[in-house]
Amino acid sequence: MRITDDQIRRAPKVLLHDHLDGGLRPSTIVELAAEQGYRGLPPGTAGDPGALGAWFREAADSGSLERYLETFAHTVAVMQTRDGLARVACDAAEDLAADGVVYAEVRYAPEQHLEQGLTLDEVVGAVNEGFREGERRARAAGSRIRVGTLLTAMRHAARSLEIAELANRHRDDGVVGFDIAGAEAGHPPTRHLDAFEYLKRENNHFTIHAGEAFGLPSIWQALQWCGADRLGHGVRIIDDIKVTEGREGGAAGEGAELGRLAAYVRDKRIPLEMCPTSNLQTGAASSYAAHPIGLLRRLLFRVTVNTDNRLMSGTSMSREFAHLVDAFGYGLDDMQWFTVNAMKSAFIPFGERLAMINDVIKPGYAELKSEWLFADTASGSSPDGAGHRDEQQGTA
Ligand SMILES: O=c1[nH]cnc2c1ncn2[C@@H]1O[C@H](CO)[C@@H](O)[C@H]1O
Ligand SMILES: [Zn+2]
Repeated sequence: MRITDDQIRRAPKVLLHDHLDGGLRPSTIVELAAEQGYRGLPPGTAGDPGALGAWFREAADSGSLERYLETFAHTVAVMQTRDGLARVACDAAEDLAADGVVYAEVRYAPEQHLEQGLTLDEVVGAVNEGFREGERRARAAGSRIRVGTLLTAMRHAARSLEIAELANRHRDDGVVGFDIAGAEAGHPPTRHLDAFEYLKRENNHFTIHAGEAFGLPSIWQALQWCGADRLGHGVRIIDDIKVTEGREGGAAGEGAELGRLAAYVRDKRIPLEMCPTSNLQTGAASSYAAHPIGLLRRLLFRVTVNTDNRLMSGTSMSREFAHLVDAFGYGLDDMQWFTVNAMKSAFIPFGERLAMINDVIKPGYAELKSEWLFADTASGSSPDGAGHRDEQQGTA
């Protein structure tokens, strides 16, 4: 039996790849645009959150990363003030918590929020304040979430060292790492080596968007030249994997031949931040069923499930999991495996990651997995729960 959408939502989830400026509520954009006098929203959407949400999903559904990124002009436009930034961050924490996310790393590019005179440090302060408020509101509403941020530098720009220094300055104040994003083709990560080398000298953490719109060379550079701790997307790693038999898999991944780079990624347990719906929209994958995450999970790469941009993709962590459940028949054990992978790969201290895994994630899944024991026997449904138990088998 398929796990239910309600179980998926209640299951504890961990999110490592989510853009703050890609996750606004359409209603918040409409309100902030009216408050701030922003007149640039697409025709017919300024007073209509439903139409605006649909516009983002359609405009982002272009098959090209460059076109997809153009839609961010409208979200970034209303994130130029302290209040705007704090409001968006607060909403994000509440929305993620309501969706069952217990830990999230949300990223944004401070350099894109300076148009109305805020300094880089003020931008970080406003976002942090919003997240703390959102965490409080979530707690008041009965759910628990912790949010850390990643500061992104735009790969076509030249401020990466400055943003890396900003991330380092705020590392004890909610910023847990650094990222590079933006159009991939023509903007290799090696242009930002000084930023990465600085962060390594500071013993700090970073991830790099790589292997999304551009192939293996981008992944190779991100890992071997830049030293990334994780890969944003990394889907093109499948270009270095050859399926040799009908059925690949097994603990060591028999039935597939890994090239040197793919073997390195798996051997070193490099976390892959996969974002299935986003990849369908930008053309990095053709369908959920054909998404490389299925193969990579079977080959036991350190794969994680993420949203990327909840607004542009009209998605949530629960929706991403629901698509994967439908495409690959995943159950709660698979969800737990992805979630533990993500928590192991987070940028917060080891002790906190471990406590999250042992005291929040595992008990949460244990609770869900035991529900069949208490199923309503009076309704005539079988109390032995055989169908459910079958699903629970396999490794976590
Ligand atoms: O999937 C993606 N690939 C590359 N860049 C992205 C993606 N999603 C968002 N951004 C870029 O990251 C900036 C900071 O959050 C966004 O403004 C957008 O330009
Ligand atoms: Zn991204």
